[in-house]
Amino acid sequence: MTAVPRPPRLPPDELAAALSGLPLWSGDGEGIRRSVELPDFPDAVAALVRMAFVAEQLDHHPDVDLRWRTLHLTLVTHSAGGVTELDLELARRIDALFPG
Ligand SMILES: C[C@H](O)[C@H](O)[C@H]1CNC2=NC(N)=NC(=O)C2=N1
Repeated sequence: MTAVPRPPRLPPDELAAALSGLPLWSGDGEGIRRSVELPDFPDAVAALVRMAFVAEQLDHHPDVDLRWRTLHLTLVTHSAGGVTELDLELARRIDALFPG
């Protein structure tokens, strides 16, 4: 299998600029974070499944902590050791699914 090239870590100024356009997200070069609260636990599981399809499309996957009806998401490009453009793209797609 051919490895997919991963983009480099974003410089801090570019990350800060990107985060100002993603008001539901916060974080730093180690990861960007957002919580998504659903009406109940089954809806939260269903939301995670919807995200799973987006993640597979991008071949980029969120770190997820599911607590009752809230998904706590952290996006980081593990292979790059920090936040990259891929995390921003996944964040935008998650926001399109769950505008908050
Ligand atoms: C082979 C495959 O492209 C890699 O393992 C991908 C899969 N999804 C991933 N997701 C995230 N968040 N970071 C990665 O480094 C990563 N690597």
